[in-house]
Amino acid sequence: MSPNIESVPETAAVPTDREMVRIEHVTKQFSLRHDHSLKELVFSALQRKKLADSFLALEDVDLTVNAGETVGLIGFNGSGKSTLLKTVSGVLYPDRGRVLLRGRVAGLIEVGAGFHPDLSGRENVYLNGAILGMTREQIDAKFDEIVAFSEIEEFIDTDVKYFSSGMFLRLAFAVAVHTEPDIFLVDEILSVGDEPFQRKCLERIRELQQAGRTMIVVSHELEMLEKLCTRIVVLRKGRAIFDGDPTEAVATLRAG
Ligand SMILES: Nc1ncnc2c1ncn2[C@@H]1O[C@H](COP(=O)(O)OP(=O)(O)OP(=O)(O)O)[C@@H](O)[C@H]1O
Repeated sequence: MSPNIESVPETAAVPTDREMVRIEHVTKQFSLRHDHSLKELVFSALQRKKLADSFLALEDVDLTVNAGETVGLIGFNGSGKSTLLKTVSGVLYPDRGRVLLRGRVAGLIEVGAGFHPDLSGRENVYLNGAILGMTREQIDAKFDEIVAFSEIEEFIDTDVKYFSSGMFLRLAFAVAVHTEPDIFLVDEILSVGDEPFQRKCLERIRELQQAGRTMIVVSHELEMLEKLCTRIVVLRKGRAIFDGDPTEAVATLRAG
């Protein structure tokens, strides 16, 4: 069950007319590497059909996110949500089109990305903070706050390879929210943490929202997103098929 949250505030702290993210005609294709069975090869040869060796994960996606907006990305499994978020974060480059950003992007794209298993929680806070653009002094100043937010004080000097997935998420989320990015990207924060931590993450997201931060959030928790977001984009098979009112977006997805 998803924790209850209030609906998005009527007025955001920052006017929403300044573009922070512009995704222009983004297309992303992946190569498929598979070992075809002899049967598949024989059939494809007999039918003179070539077996697919690439997959279009995103197709001509156009999307703008303004300052102070919280934009949700929803869609069924494999519709391209994480791929789109990764093109915004710079983890993936589009094959066609481009992504323009104003300011620094950070967030939780893949839990644990940028964490090293053989380093302790403490060392990983410094490593991850540096990857997200913080100086050592900035991390020093925020360190206690980050650890307190994560609530894993006892384990902070343990190697993260011994962390449970929830502990990993806690520390990763704590570092990410304390880097104060201009554009905050969040992919499925609610899938790993327990309910009290989910509630805490949502509270933090609402604080960032009220401070006028810009966010893109991916989740399958449709009711939570409907309340949290100012706008929702629906992806279907790599295409943006709806962009607008959250309630209508959820209805569009549910209608199939
Ligand atoms: N590195 C990769 N190599 C090959 N295919 C990939 C790669 N990353 C993603 N894909 C494929 O691209 C498609 C879109 O994946 P993506 O993770 O963006 O979907 P999603 O909407 O986030 O799905 P989910 O709801 O399951 O998390 C999927 O079919 C996936 O298998």
